Amino acid sequence: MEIKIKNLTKTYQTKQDAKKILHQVNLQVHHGEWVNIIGRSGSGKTTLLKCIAGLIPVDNLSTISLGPLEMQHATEEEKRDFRRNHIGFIFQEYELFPAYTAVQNVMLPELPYKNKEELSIRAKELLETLMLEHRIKAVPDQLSGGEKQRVAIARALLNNPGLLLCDEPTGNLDRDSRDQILHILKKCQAEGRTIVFVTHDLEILPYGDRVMSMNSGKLEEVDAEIVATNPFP
Ligand SMILES: Nc1ncnc2c1ncn2[C@@H]1O[C@H](COP(=O)(O)OP(=O)(O)OP(=O)(O)O)[C@@H](O)[C@H]1O
Repeated sequence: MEIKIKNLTKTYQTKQDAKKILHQVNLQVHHGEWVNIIGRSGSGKTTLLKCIAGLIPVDNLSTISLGPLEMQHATEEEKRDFRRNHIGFIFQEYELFPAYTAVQNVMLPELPYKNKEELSIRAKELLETLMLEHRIKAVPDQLSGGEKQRVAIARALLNNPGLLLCDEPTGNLDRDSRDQILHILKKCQAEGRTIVFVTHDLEILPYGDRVMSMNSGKLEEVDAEIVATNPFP
């Protein structure tokens, strides 16, 4: 899925004041590309992901398009449907429901919309491809961090999305689990999915095609090799 962002400005209104967090961000991500986004804590990376997903309103004159969807012309319902069908989210904290098993966690978001048996078959298939066939009945507390993140990836892939938005998905993992997750995401990219990946971990950068740096709400492309030696000048 291609992403085109032009002139994106985002201001958070609070009761006391208005905080401008993103400043005229421009970004084009090609279909099947993996773009990493780095930057200091609080610089606006998560806010950018939320804007891309249409989860929060953006300021006037900002435009974001995801494939055929022009966000500024879409209704909330159209954005919600588009998210459900075309975007997979993967977070640092996994965001699994503690009372449900792995397979139930994968199925849950789609239960209101689809046939339960078909969903269960698809969820089990995904868990198998992520080498979790022996853990489908485990609840999150019984899973390691890497296993939890693989369950979360299976959930993100349930609708076969063209775009994966990843917010520090390896931030809580040890090196081996991190590398396993990165290889899985690399495979997702090889299947034609577009990936936007927020990270503090510079060792991840070689997995992506390009690096963008967020600096106080301004986004610019940077050279991965230079970043490796001087991350946040
Ligand atoms: N709903 C909100 N209302 C007001 N301010 C907000 C809101 N959400 C985030 N902010 C502020 O926007 C700024 C950017 O936050 P954001 O979460 O996008 O940063 P980040 O680069 O992802 O940080 P981190 O790397 O720590 O996750 C921060 O100053 C934060 O306090």
